[in-house]
Amino acid sequence: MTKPITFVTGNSKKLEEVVAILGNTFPRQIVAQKADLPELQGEIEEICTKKCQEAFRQIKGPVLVEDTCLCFNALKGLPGPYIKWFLDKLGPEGLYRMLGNFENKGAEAVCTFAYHPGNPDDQVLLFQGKTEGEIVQPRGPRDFGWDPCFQPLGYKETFAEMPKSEKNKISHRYRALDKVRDHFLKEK
Ligand SMILES: O=c1[nH]c(=O)c2ncn([C@@H]3O[C@H](COP(=O)(O)OP(=O)(O)OP(=O)(O)O)[C@@H](O)[C@H]3O)c2[nH]1
Ligand SMILES: [Mg+2]
Repeated sequence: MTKPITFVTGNSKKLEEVVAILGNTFPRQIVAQKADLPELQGEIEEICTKKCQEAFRQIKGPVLVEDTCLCFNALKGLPGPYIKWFLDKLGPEGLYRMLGNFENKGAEAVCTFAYHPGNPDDQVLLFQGKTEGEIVQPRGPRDFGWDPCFQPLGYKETFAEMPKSEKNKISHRYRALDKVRDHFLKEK
């Protein structure tokens, strides 16, 4: 029988969205495991691959991990994978203020899933989704990260102001999961 896939994350909001987005459209069983995996510095693909290999070392079976970046155009992609630490220290207001001296408030939310099929010789597969937007003065509920200061292109609401169902139709995470889903549907 096909083994379930363990989604390893320390972030319950991510897990909530993954469950909401995949609904019952996913051909494999996914179980969640809470763990704060180490993230080495580097480019996003490298960070995700290492994070996934570490998850495989711990779980010893098929694993899925995810890493989310928020990239400011004016800062040539930074904070990128380091957004968690910028957000922790500065909050959404501080992220907005960081761009105070720049006219270009453009940003990209990038979500990368990494999957290890669970055998020692297997390679890690990556699936990436991006949503373009703008960094704005924070508006909306504060229950998830930088959502209050990210306004997707073509919308008048920030991610935080939108109903969850709306965010989950256009988000970086939705677009990445669409590719993950496609991969597993083809595998069936
Ligand atoms: O407003 C948001 N909307 C989102 O859609 C979203 N996705 C992630 N994040 C935040 O961005 C950082 C990524 O860091 P990150 O990928 O390492 O996540 P994490 O450490 O929380 O969990 P994990 O690495 O255990 O899976 C963390 O601060 C997350 O809270 C988001 N904030
Ligand atoms: Mg993390």
